[in-house]
This record gives sequence, C-alpha cells and structure tokens, in this order.
Amino acid sequence: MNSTELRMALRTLPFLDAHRTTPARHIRLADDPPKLLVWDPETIAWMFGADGELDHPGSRSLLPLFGTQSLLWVDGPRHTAYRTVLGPPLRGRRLATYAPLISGTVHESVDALRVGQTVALADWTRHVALRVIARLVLGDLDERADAALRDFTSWIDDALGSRPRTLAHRFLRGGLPRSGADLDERLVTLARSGRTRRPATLASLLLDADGPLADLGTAEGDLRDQLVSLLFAGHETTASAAAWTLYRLARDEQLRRDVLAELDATTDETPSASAVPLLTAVISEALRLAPPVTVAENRRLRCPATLLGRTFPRGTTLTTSIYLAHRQDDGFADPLRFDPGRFLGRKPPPSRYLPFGGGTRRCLGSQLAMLELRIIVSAVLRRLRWRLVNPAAGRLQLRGHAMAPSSRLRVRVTACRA
Ligand code: HEM
Repeated sequence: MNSTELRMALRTLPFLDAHRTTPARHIRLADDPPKLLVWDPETIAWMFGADGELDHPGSRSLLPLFGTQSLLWVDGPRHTAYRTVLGPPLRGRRLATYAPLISGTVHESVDALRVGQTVALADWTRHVALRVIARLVLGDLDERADAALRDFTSWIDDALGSRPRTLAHRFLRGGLPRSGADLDERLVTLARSGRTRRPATLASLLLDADGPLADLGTAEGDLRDQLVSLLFAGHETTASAAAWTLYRLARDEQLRRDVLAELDATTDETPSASAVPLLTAVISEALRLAPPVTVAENRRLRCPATLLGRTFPRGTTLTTSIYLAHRQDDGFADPLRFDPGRFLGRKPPPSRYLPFGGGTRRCLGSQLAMLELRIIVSAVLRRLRWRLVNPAAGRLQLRGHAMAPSSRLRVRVTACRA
C-alpha cells in the first residue's frame, strides 16, 4: 500500500471531500499496475456497459471476512449461476411473497419499543434488518438462530464496529478476522434445516440439487461464504439507509408531517414506491448523500482501454466512488443540501446516481432493500413519535466500507400513535 492509499484508508471522508471538485474526476491511487478511484460519469457508463468483459477482483480488506468463494466477487459461470438462482426471488412478484414476512419482522421490532426508551438508532436498524434478512436466508428464527445471529453481530462488530479497531485489524493483525468454525457450522446447520419452508428460503435455493449451482459442484465452504455474504450485504446496507432516512425525518418536522400525510392516505403496510412518492424521494436522497456502500466492487481491465483521455493497460483496476459521483455540482444542484424534491418526478442517470452500483454486478437486493426501507420507515412513523437525543452525533462516518451513523446517535421514544 502506497502513501496515497494509506491516506485514503486512514482519513477516507476528508480525503474524498478534498477531491470533490477535482476536474479530472478520478484519483490515481497506484501506478504499477494502475489503480484508479473514478467518479467521471462517462467512465462509469462505459464500465457498467462493458461489465461482462471486465474482471471483478474482490475487496482486499473484506475478502478474509466473507471468503474467497463469496458471490460478492466470484466471477464467470459460478457468478452467473448465483444471479440466476437468487435474482428472481429478490424482485417483482416473487419478492412480493416475502412482503408479509418482512412486514411482520419489522413490526415485531417496532412494537417492542416502549415510550420513554432511548435507543441507538443505527444499532436498532441493524437489529431489525439482520432479522429480516436472516428470515429470508435461513427461515424461522428460534433460540438457536437468535444465538447464532448474536455471535454473527459480535463478529461483524469486532471487525467493522470501530474505525480504529478495523484499521488495527487490517494493518497490525494481518487482516479482518474470519468468523470462527463454530459459528460457520451453526449457520450452515440452520440453512440446511430451513429447507422446507414456504416461501422458500434463499439458502434452500442455493442448496437445490436440481438448480444451476448443483452442476458446478458446491463445496461446504462455499455455502458458508454465501451465507455470511448475504447476511452481511443484506443488513448493514439497508440498516444504514434506514437510520439515515429516519434521522433526516426526525430533524425536519415539516418533512415528517408531509410523509405521514402521504402514509395516512394508504392503509398498505408494505406500500409500493408509486403509492408513497415523497417517502421514496426521502429514501433516495438519503441514499445519495450517505450512500451505505461508498465504492462499487472493483473492476479490472482484461485488455488495454482508452479512458479519461489516455490508454490504460490490461490489469488496471477501476473502483467507482459512489460517494463522489453523488456529490457533483453538474449532476445535482447544490449537491451537499438534503433535498428530496430533486427525486420527485425525476430520475438521475445511472452514471450519476448509483447507490446500488450497476452493470452485471448491480446489487441483487436493490428491490428488497427499497421495499424493506419503505416498510421500516412507514412502520416507525405510523406507530411512534421519537426525537433525536443528540442530533450532532449524526455526522457522516464509515463503518468498514459502509456509511452508517455512529452508535452514539440516539433517539428517545416520546409517544406511540397507534
Ligand atoms: C440500501 C441497501 C443496499 C445498498 C445501498 C446496496 C449496495 C450495493 C452495491 C453498491 C453493490 C455493488 C454493485 C456494483 O459493484 O456495481 C451491491 C452488491 C450486492 N448486494 Fe447490495 N445493497 C443494498 C442491499 C442489499 C440487500 C438487502 C441484499 C440482499 C440480498 C444485497 C445483496 C447484494 C449482493 C449479493 C451483491 C453482489 C452482486 C454481484 O456481485 O453480482 N444488497 N450492493
């Protein structure tokens, strides 16, 4: 790692903010082979269009956590097979069959809150989102599952819960810690025991002996890598977005009332985006200013390409900065201002607004995430009143690669509405 990469790793957000208006819209992080952080819209559009011809080397820091077989970075036929198996249930009508399960899980957590209680907002949304994805991946949550999820949370907190600790793992202890064999085994056992549930668990689809993955021969270690990847990617991200959206709504009383008025016009507890355009715009704007995933997966050139005004050799790595793409003056007027109105009746191009990435690696859970976010935010707004205890703690900060509010940011429940 050279000094530029080190500066970026140690002081990521100040480093990125200092480059926000750089006309070149990319930073050269390393030379041989070249490694670029890019937020130039033309280059992003090219990358997503050419994605099938690019390689996708995994994140150096996250690889030890989720394993070499993780669907987050495996390429070729195996990647295609994962998307064939997991894509359809996570969108459209099949996703709708999971809506009651998601809504039930969210309402359980909202109903457990008591007037007078103070909660750490980001920890609470992580708890809710982990239970949702665990039900989808593993099935019903009994005591054994709850215990495994607690250990999963402790492991992720140890790896990513504090920036200094994460950096200490990466630079002093040889990398982020892998989960223990005991937790891995318990997750695999839970995945196997939830195979008969309806609607089918995501794990049961991975294990389907007649599915496309069976032909490729899935080893036991593969299943562990997919389980921890899905549990992680499916909850840290959505939880961050939920926390930022709820934070914004708690800060702006008029906006909260407007969203609530919109919600009062529907009784649906799992509203579609078209039924709640303002709520969807608030979520979209939260995803713009605080994208839970600040960089897309790495892309690597398989042959030389002319980009950004010069030719780069085979082996060049391109990493898209979602954070900086979302903060460009020519993409978003007054880009640092929180303004959901910019998403009402308008849709920015995917090369400028890409919270879920793009191309062949576009987030598999984007529709699930948006549905879940609408359910979480509407459940909280409809059932509770809460106020921020310490709004100043809502500063942007990183938890691993994710942009999540600090655990110090707290809300106090002041009343229940229904
Ligand atoms: C607000 C919530 C979420 C955000 C912002 C988000 C963002 C992203 C981003 C930026 C990528 C990389 C895309 C690229 O490199 O082009 C990604 C990949 C992925 N996400 Fe999400 N994600 C969210 C929720 C979820 C959920 C709920 C799931 C659950 C299934 C999920 C599963 C995945 C998977 C499996 C990939 C890898 C896709 C592949 O490589 O083919 N994500 N996500």
